[in-house]
Amino acid sequence: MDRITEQKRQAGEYAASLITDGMIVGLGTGSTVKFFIEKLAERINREGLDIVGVTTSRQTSSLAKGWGIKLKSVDEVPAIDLTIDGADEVDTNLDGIKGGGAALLFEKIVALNSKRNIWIVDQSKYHDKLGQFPLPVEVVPYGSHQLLKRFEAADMAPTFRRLPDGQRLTTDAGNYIIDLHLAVIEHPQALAYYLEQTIGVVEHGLFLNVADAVIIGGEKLVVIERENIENH
Ligand SMILES: O=C(CO)[C@H](O)[C@H](O)COP(=O)(O)O
Repeated sequence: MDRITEQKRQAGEYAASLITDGMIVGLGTGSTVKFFIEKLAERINREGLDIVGVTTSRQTSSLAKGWGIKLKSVDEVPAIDLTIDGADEVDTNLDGIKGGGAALLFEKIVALNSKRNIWIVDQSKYHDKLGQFPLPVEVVPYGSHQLLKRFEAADMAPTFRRLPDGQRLTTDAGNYIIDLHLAVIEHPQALAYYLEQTIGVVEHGLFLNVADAVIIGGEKLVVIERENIENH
């Protein structure tokens, strides 16, 4: 296992130790979450925990079902106690970019219906400012080429997310993803507002003020709580 994968494993497995009997748990998407789900399934079987999972993608649904985890949709539960999800980039304010796995829309819906959100990441994703990771924007297919041109005119270096065969990727909700190659995002709130006002944009991958804590894998596991960071 390479260093990054090992850090993902550490963060994911530690997150599984935070789940307690009776919880309704949001299950994020991605390779780090896979470690979390595997460890959680192990605990459910060994300790007989009564856990209901709420998934954020078809990929996670099939993974969790494969491990025998009980699932409900976000509309079938009163609220989600805790969501564990990955992230593509996290800054020192615990704001983040998500959507590298194209699940940003359902991830945001699950996150906003969760009492608490914890992200699990490897060290390479923790930066002073966001933007190194291209910002995913989920868009309605109709008019998406016009939207791409609009982002081009705004110097956002947009590209359609494509599958290896060159076809445009379609999300679980049937939309396209446009990735914005911004290099650095100086004003995340303003950018989020601009995207939210843009017709045709369904959702964007800026998750601001969402994570309550971030677990960073590494030789020494680091847990950063939002309530402990300055200017919170
Ligand atoms: O936002 C996501 C999916 O839409 C993932 O959480 C993010 O891409 C991190 O993935 P990984 O754990 O595989 O690095």
